[in-house]
Amino acid sequence: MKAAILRSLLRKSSTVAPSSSYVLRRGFSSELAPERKVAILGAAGGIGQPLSLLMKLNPLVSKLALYDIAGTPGVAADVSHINTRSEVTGYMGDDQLKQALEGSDVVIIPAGVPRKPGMTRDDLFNINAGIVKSLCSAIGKYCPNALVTVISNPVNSTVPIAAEVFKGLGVYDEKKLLGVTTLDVVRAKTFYAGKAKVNVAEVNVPVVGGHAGITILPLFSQASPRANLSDEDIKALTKRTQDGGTEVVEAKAGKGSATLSMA
Ligand SMILES: NC(=O)c1ccc[n+]([C@@H]2O[C@H](COP(=O)([O-])OP(=O)(O)OC[C@H]3O[C@@H](n4cnc5c(N)ncnc54)[C@H](O)[C@@H]3O)[C@@H](O)[C@H]2O)c1
Ligand SMILES: O=C(O)C[C@H](O)C(=O)O
Repeated sequence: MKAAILRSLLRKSSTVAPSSSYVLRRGFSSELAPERKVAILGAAGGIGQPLSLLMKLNPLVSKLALYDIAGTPGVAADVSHINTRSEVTGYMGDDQLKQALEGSDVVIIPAGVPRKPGMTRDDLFNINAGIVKSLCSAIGKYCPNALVTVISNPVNSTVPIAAEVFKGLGVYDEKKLLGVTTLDVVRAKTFYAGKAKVNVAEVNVPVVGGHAGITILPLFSQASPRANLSDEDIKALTKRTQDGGTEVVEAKAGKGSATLSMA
């Protein structure tokens, strides 16, 4: 997940005055920093580890709960040595999930199985739907007001599953449940900048739709700065953005999917 997006989400859920937020953003002081607990479920995985690092570097986080079914003590020990203000705790296994979640303001879910070459994201459904369902049942019970972001694929299905779980528990808030698809925007910007030969730092490309194949819709006609690209160029850029995940899965040759561009 892009750190900037999470920073903005954390800021939105913050109760500090705008002037205090500004002070925080500039990192001049931590005295006015809000108390915010973030829980990462699947923290020891390929995405979970760099994500834990980013959250530890985020000055808006005061407590960081790292949960996984295996490997969290090591990740928590490692991340906890970073000299930022948040207090890091590792939790492992079902019986520690309640503690990991209680008091959380934001829950990020990268728990689940990644693709191997030749698979589609939908092929992950049988395993990951069950994981997301059980984690969301616990979220609905132990931190029903948290903002929940789902990374586990297929995002097009895991988000509706999460919504149904929360509806069943009577805690659904459409403004507090998000599927993480920032990677499509990141890819669209990078590929557009390369083709249009413009500074990537200045590029903006809106992407709408979902997070699988043709449901990913980069709107290159709305991209800025404007470039004189042919219809063929736009088609090729669209296809490369839609197939970006597969490009990484194939390049990693069985060792998982995107974990770094992701962060
Ligand atoms: N939305 C996106 O943009 C995006 C990008 C990349 C990957 N993904 C998806 O994210 C998921 C994770 O990818 P990864 O590369 O980190 O995989 P990974 O296998 O490296 O890590 C997954 C972690 O989840 C943990 N886990 C499994 N079941 C769990 C449970 N019930 N509770 C808590 N933790 C559990 C595993 O122990 C492991 O540490 C995959 O489904 C992948 O397809 C999504
Ligand atoms: O493609 C995948 O399986 C992982 C992720 O959704 C991605 O877009 O890289």
